[in-house]
Amino acid sequence: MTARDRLDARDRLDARDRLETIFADVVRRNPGEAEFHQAVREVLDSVVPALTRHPEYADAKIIERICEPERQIIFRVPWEDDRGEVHINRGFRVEFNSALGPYKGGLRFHPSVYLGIVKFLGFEQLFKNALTGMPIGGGKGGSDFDPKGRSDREVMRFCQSFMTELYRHIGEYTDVPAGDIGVGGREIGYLFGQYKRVTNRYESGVLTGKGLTYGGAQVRREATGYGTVFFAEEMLRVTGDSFEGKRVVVSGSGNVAIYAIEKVRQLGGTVVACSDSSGYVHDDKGIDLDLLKDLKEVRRARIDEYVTHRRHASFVAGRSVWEVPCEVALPSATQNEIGAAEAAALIDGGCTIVVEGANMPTRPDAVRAFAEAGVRFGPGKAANAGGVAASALEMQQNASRDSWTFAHSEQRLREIMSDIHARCHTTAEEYGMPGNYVAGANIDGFRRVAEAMLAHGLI
Ligand SMILES: NC(=O)C1=CN([C@@H]2O[C@H](COP(=O)(O)OP(=O)(O)OC[C@H]3O[C@@H](n4cnc5c(N)ncnc54)[C@H](OP(=O)(O)O)[C@@H]3O)[C@@H](O)[C@H]2O)C=CC1
Ligand SMILES: O=C(O)CCC(=O)C(=O)O
Repeated sequence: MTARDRLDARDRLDARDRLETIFADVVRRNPGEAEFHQAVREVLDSVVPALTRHPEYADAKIIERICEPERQIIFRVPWEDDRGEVHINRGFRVEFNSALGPYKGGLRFHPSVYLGIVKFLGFEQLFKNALTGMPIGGGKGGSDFDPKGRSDREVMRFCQSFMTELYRHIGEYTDVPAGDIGVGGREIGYLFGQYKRVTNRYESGVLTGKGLTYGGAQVRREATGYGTVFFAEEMLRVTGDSFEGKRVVVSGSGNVAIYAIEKVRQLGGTVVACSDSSGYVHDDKGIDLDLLKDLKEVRRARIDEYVTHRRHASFVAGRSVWEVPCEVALPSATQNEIGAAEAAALIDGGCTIVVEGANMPTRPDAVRAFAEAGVRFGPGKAANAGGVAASALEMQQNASRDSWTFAHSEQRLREIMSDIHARCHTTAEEYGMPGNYVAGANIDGFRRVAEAMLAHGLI
């Protein structure tokens, strides 16, 4: 060990001690927010080498500032159902960090939503957005409203009430929400309509994921799923491999899952299973995408209906889709869906690569199990960045009153995903951890935010 190595090792120990103190403080200041703690822990564990090389980050307390959202907004959302009964939900917007641009990130409508989920998503979003190389900061929002089983008019009334409060906090140059779980094109339409009404402004760039008839962009709907598969394709390419002939399992059957399945099929793979929160369908001939789109995008049906149209397929209630053997796994439903047991099932089933379409779907123990088993792992904040990148392209088109073709937009998305992959790959090598995409993504995203924060002074 050289003197320089010894110095580095000591600096790393110092940095680790400092990070333990910072993490303990995050837990104390954000009690009970387990998902947020988990997301912070992962980033802190990764950035030790960057802190060692950049003592100026510690002097400016960059980590401490990054872990504290710039603004947290919580509000009441009263609305009336079709029978005239009044309901009260809670709305959130966490404006995490605007060092790189206006806050940018989706809205989630799901009964599990509380401040800790919104904070974890906002924190992830910050580094993800940095990785795109585009001028967007990090934010996230949502509500504990459950759109499942609600009529269109109920969803409309909820969205109108939600926006009647949210509108005063957002704007093209301030904070630009989009969709996430439970918020798709229908909800964005209602939210945009209400924003226009209460502000008396046609501000196209205030929301992304809009319909193509009123300022939406080609490929935004497909972007997260397609982007995840492009990222996986790049990972496969590094080892001279491709999707051709691969058996693939995708969890979920929402926006991200559907378009991941579409792109896998276009690249020669076969998706043999997908799921929703009731269970999974296994179709050895390959998931019938037209049927899935009709069930989920048009009729908002449950996944078990799939097997009434495809008799050879099976529906398995209440079990994990990860028990279906595959070579490639694309978790695209929700956070923490792969724990140690699911990871063991994937490894036993011959899986060699896991790429996250969802945000933080893999628990830390599962990430460790994959590393030990030699399963390659693409973290969501890099792999699913295609959605927010396409949102930034939508903002760009809105600002220039332009509208690009599908082919051009998809080509831009492919280039962006390829750049993100290269950045993660190169950064991991630069820091002596080749193949570690978690480290590569966290360090590169962190450095970009840290440099901008240093440049802005103490704010
Ligand atoms: N939409 C986007 O552009 C982006 C989304 N993401 C992430 O991708 C993931 C999926 O989002 P998206 O496809 O947009 O959402 P959707 O609402 O369109 O679909 C979500 C899917 O996941 C399933 N799901 C949700 N929660 C659970 C749960 N607790 N247990 C089991 N299944 C569940 C849903 O099943 P059910 O209908 O039964 O609830 C549904 O099939 C999320 O982690 C999101 O944060 C990341 C980047 C961008
Ligand atoms: O398109 C966006 O602004 C945000 C997408 C999103 O919520 C995410 O990347 O998790």
